[in-house]
Amino acid sequence: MDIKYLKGVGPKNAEYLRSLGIYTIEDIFYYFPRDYEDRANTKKIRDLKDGEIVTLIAEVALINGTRKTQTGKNLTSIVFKDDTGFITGIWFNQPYIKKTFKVGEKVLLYGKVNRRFAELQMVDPKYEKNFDNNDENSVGILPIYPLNKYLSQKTLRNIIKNALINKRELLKEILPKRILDEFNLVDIQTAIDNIHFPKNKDMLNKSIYRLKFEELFLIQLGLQYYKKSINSDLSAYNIPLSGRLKELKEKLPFELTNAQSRTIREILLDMKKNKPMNRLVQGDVGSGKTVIAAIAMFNCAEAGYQAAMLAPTEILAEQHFSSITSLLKDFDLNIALITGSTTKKQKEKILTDLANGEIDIIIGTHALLQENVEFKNLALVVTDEQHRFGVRQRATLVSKGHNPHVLVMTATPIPRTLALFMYGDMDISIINELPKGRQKVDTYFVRSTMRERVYNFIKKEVMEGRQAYIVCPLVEESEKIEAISAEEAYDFLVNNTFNGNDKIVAVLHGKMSNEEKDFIMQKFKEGAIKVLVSTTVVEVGVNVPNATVMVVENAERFGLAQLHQLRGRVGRGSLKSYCILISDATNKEAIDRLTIMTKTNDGFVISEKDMELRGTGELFGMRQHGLPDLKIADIFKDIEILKTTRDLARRLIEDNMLEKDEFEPLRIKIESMFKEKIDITTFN
Ligand SMILES: Nc1ncnc2c1ncn2[C@@H]1O[C@H](COP(=O)(O)OP(=O)(O)OP(=O)(O)O)[C@@H](O)[C@H]1O
Repeated sequence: MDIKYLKGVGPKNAEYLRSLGIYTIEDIFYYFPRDYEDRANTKKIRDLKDGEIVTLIAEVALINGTRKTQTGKNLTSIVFKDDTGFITGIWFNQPYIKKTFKVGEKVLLYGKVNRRFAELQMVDPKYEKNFDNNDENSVGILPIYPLNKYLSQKTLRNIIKNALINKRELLKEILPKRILDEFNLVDIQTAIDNIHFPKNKDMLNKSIYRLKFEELFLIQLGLQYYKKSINSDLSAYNIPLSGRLKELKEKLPFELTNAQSRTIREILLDMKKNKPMNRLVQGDVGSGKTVIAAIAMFNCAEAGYQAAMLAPTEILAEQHFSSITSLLKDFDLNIALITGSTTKKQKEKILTDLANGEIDIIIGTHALLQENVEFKNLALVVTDEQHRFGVRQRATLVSKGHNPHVLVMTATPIPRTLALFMYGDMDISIINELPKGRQKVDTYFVRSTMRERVYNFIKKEVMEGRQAYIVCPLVEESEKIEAISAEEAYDFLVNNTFNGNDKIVAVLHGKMSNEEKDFIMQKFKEGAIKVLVSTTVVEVGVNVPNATVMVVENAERFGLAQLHQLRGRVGRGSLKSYCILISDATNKEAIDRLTIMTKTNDGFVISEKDMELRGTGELFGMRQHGLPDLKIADIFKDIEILKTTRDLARRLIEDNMLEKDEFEPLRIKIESMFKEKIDITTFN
């Protein structure tokens, strides 16, 4: 029901409420306080103790003027009294305060008490004027709402109170009684009453618990409900273990790590079932995910089915194609590559061969998603670096097969809590082990005055046969003074560091044609180019184990996850490697971020920190995944509730409980929450 139908909300307030994202009366119930002030125990001035936080009801006794302190601040003081004593309110640099009070008026003060010599003071107390002893809003545990400048706390409190009294019937319980009982949850009306105007701390806590529970539960239930409606009677390709897996393992150029073997085992077992696999493989940078994709695709092809792998960039598609071809070279499989650069003629042949089943494995970019790409029997879809793909794109590829198995690989480590949350019942494998012989990448954070020394260090490594990356942010013309562009870095290297030798240094940037980029990348891989100066084109997945130095210019412009990805381009073999972050940043957040990089090489730790700094929503685009924002729960702090609700959701879905009458309100709620079903379905 539109907020304007609430008694006492005129057109102006309705507009202000809309500016806070409150459109309906239901919204207002769910507009939760960001904090509370405990004013439950008002005290007399005589009983105040130094350091305690209290609520007082007092009268304005004396309005002193404003004076300058020794440190140059404006200090305004006002004396308040009750029938037991006096206390002075002090405000810094708010001279207008003295005009807000009138001698003799009653106010409510809330703040921390200081005893200075014989005088009691409160610095910058919160206050409420026109105070009436009977005003329930003002005594007790008071809600503090997130507000903008249009509405006062008091007005909003009154509006909410009003809604709770006059429109309570709009608050309907959606959780069935048996769930309330089983988990000891308070009913919805009690919860909403107490989240806004808590009777006491205990009721507040119970209400918070109930609302967090509801929030996380609805999301988990929604995810699983839709997954089931898609997956329930899907029969998938039942792919047996190939008799040649052992031979393949023996022919690999390295021994698999335990984590790789475990992940492969999990994948092969999934593909043997007649339910489509739905697995996320998370491996830190350089942990060796490509070989896992290769083995899964091999097993699929050996059974006579087709497998496809989707890569986010052309450079990566080519790299995967060449690594996978080389890993599987002793087996008679037809492996193809399709990208934007594939010629028309080649493409025609590929399309025909795919459609009639000649091609066993195809690796490609977005070109794979085009409508005219058809498969004979696509049974496995692998996508690399999922965050680069819109969920819809992945769905497009999946739809080219008949319930194919899906394997999603990501190098962006997602903390387990978030994975639990975002992927509902997706199975997760974690490669938490790097191949043997890898050394920690030494990471330094330096100022730009060190640039020349850093470049000389690159020269030293190049002399020893190694290679280096220098990554520069993309800079606009107008930002030139602050940031060094790739071209400038290139000029400096060629002219100063390498005394005019322009053969071994190259620039790579997004504006170049694909051929140019490929040509340079190829030369770098072969080792002819020693130093690659680039914009972030190298960010994801590039594998050149001979590279030992990664320099990031204006490093403050990159997010933590991105810096970790960039650093992951070195230290990919057994050679000692270095990452040098150059930045003149002065703001604390940027310095914190760069310092974290110097302290840890662990992608999981880094992504947790990243989330602390930036918040989960922004990092993983919750909305992009079709997930609603969280209003009250916190996926880190509320991990226990998350697990409980996830298990409950699973159980209810498995037992088809949502079909029952008592669950109908819940089902309707979920259906309205997850209107865009496609975003959920693509996780299958
Ligand atoms: N078990 C292993 N032992 C030794 N080397 C390995 C092993 N597995 C993979 N490698 C090598 O490690 C390097 C990194 O592997 P790969 O390119 O698959 O990493 P990745 O997980 O895709 O990393 P990123 O996400 O950073 O691209 C490659 O050169 C690969 O040949």
